[in-house]
Amino acid sequence: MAFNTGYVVLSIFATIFFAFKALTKWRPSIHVPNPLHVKTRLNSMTSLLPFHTKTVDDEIKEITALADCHETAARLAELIHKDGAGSWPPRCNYVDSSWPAALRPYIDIYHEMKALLPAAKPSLVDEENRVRIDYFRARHAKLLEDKVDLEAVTQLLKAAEAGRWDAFPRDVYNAFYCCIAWHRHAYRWGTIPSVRPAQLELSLPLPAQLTSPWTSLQSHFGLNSDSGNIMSNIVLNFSPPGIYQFRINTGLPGQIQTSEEEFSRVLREVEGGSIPIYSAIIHAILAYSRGDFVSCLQHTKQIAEGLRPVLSEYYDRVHDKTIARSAWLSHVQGFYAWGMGFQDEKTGEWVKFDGLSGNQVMLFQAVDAFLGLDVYLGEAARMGNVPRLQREFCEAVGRASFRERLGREGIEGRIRTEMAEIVKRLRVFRSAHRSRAKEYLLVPAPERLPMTAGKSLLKADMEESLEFLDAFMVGRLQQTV
Ligand code: HEM
Repeated sequence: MAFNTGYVVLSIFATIFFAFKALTKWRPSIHVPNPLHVKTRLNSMTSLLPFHTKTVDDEIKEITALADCHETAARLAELIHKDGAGSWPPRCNYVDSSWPAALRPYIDIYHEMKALLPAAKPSLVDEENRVRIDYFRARHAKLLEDKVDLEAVTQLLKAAEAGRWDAFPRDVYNAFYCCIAWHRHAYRWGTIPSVRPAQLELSLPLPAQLTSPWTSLQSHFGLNSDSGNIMSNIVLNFSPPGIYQFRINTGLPGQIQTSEEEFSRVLREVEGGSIPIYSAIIHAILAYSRGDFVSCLQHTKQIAEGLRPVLSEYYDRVHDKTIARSAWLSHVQGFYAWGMGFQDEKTGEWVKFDGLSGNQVMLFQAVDAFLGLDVYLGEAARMGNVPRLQREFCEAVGRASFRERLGREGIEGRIRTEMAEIVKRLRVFRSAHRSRAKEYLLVPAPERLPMTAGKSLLKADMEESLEFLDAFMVGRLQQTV
């Protein structure tokens, strides 16, 4: 922990507080009925701000002010400042006129291609689907070749790599990342629903206008997958007032379109609404490290309480009425898969990339780390799909996890109880998710082979595949203790 002005101020507050406590009979109440309505938070630099009036901006200012006090705050502040373009969920700028001219053709081409991608009812004849995919890809490639000045795009990306964010503002950079991710997934599938001939492709050369920017963007975010991820394709796919941008199912019936949009919205709201939880994690860790267990208890309670509204986004929307089961598997999930790779020239091994999965959402990784649980994702999946600054934040939280060191009695015992409450909420989510996921995955999709976006092609039969998928979910449920 760095020693600095912020920390000195905190220490002075702490000393005054404990001196007051020692000189008087007064003890802070730890029977707080609802920590989200605590009027003042003890021992925090902005403790005079009522918690319930805090805006995301207040939270971010507070996290930034704590950056010198603990590496968890430093990592989160860096994540928000850089990848978030100063906010969370990250800011994205979709105003065409503020995009540098060299990038605008990508938006124009999206508008030209978007209606060609989806099919209301996919053909079950492989040859017909092959023709459709080839036509889409040929037209897409031609437009990219004709309209994109790759040299100018490269110069802009180089400016960003050199830190010249005046030439390529971060909020535009984020929007561009999402735009390229859309183009790549559209090109990868050529038609949505994803169909067998595309699923059976092991690798696919993509046009240079989609590979060269992607390499640069992925390197910037510290990722190595050919596929997009939850940030690139979903969380960033909204303009600041929450307007959904790049669509998969343009022109298809309303229910398909709203199912697609609502699915994205759940993931965006879960991640976007998690700042108070991240902030409480940092405060709990800070309080524990300075031995202030009363404050640590309050902040741990806030994590448990904070999970309720955030997870409600999932409970309230991931059901047939909002995200139609008849639409999701074929029209939504297929687009987010990747399931291809390349042969490594050195080792001769086949490297394959899966696509998007809710397992990439940072909230779950951060809370698991706070509880001291093992990391869910394997190394390759993390390096491919979880941006570096998110990995670093969660790793810092994991290093600071103090659950194992807590005593069993007194306030420490009560912190343990609050942690058990967090575990309980995660377990409820995980078992609900297990049964809801099955309902979505069991819908027939005769145009394709069994596949999830997050785990690519599965066993030939969906029942068998479900057993394989269920093993991940049951395993995680059992580890959540
Ligand atoms: C209906 C849509 C969904 C289906 C069918 C589904 C399916 C699955 C499956 C099969 C797994 C286990 C394999 C893997 O790790 O990829 C999984 C994991 C996971 N999913 Fe989903 N998912 C859906 C939506 C979501 C949403 C909206 C969220 C978050 C808000 C989410 C969060 C997670 C998490 C955190 C994991 C990792 C395991 C765990 O922590 O329990 N999923 N999902």
